[in-house]
Amino acid sequence: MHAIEKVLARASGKREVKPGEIIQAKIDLAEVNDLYLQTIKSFYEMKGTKVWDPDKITFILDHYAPAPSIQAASNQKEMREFCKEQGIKHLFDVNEGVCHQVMVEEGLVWPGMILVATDSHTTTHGAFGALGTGVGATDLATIMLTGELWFKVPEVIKIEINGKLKSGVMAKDVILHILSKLGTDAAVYKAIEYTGETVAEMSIAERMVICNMAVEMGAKTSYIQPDEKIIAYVKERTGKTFEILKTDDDYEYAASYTFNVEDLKPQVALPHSVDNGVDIDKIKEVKVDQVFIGTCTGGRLEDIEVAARIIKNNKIHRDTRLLVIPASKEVLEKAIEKGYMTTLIKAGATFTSPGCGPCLGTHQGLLAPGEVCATTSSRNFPGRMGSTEADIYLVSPATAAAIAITGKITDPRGYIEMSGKGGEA
Ligand SMILES: CC(C)[C@H](C(=O)O)[C@@H](O)C(=O)O
Ligand code: SF4
Repeated sequence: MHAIEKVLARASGKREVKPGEIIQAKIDLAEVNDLYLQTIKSFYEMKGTKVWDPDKITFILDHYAPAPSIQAASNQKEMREFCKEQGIKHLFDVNEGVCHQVMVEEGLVWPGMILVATDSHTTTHGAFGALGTGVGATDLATIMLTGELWFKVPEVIKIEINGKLKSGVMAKDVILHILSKLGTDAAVYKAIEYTGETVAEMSIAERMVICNMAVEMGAKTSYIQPDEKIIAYVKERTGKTFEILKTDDDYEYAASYTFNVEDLKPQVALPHSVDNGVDIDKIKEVKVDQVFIGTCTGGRLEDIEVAARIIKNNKIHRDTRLLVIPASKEVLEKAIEKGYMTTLIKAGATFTSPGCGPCLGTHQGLLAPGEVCATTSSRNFPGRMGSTEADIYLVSPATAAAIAITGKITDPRGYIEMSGKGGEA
């Protein structure tokens, strides 16, 4: 069996499971974000009174934080009240940060667990050997009632990544490249396992980026075999005991792909699809109105560090705005301590509190019709960050920083000597 199958087998009380089989699994953590008040409504519609286990449910107010509308404020208010009423202690209120970062920092993610959330990018937690997946409100409400959810055991695709990344090339470039080759439907209802020497060298934050964007290929979940780096990080954050499960040697993958990223150039995903990635040097001059550095794929400490190192004593181009939103309060605190925020603010960056920010197009810096944005986020569909007539280019934090200086799509190589291997998550 694959390690993911072993996780599902254990959670459903079976010795063995096979791809395609429908099982009923016990859930270790159910997570609801502030877009999903419907979860509470569905819980009551299903005649729920008391949640199955208040310690295994978490609410996080991150997508509309702080509330940009009366509706959002009211939804958040109801969520706070529900948590109080149900004895749910894990309520992460506005300013704590983006769910996929906060859960990890709070020690709520560990190898071999099953985490289900009302957010598609929950695949992020494959970086820790956890089975993370996104669902809608009624499925989540079912977990709140019973502690269980049905799964179809997914087939697993192996993506092996080899080669040392060149200076100025980051995990975001790697995943945009893979997406440009495999497309957005390469892994529909399958799991993606990342392996190979590049992955082994990647920091925790970088692994989270490639696992996060597995869902952009349709993946149900993702997986990286936990190594010492992961085990040490998790042990520091959680008192949980966990067992590292391993894939059997004779496991047969549904498909295998190998990428050599030794000579990979910085990538840019052109509007309006995440699999529109091209080498940055193929792009003719594109002027950029807004640069956004933040989110669950570009707002971690090492991302902000890279941006600060590139921007240094430069000023943001006068025709460009730079928005910086750290992925969490912890990231923000560290970025302040290390002086990165001061560097960026002195250069002219606009900074708002941790959360999803303009990634979802709801607040904190939307785009006007005809505007162009370069962003470290993960989606560039029309209307994603404001007007449907705006153009969104997906880039790495290094590329975003270089663009902020010049006001146009710019290759970050030459602006910085970086190893491509970062530090903390
Ligand atoms: C909650 C939801 C609207 C959403 C998701 O499911 O991923 C959001 O986080 C996104 O990135 O599109
Ligand atoms: S930062 Fe963006 S991609 Fe990540 S959870 Fe928030 S809205 Fe989704």
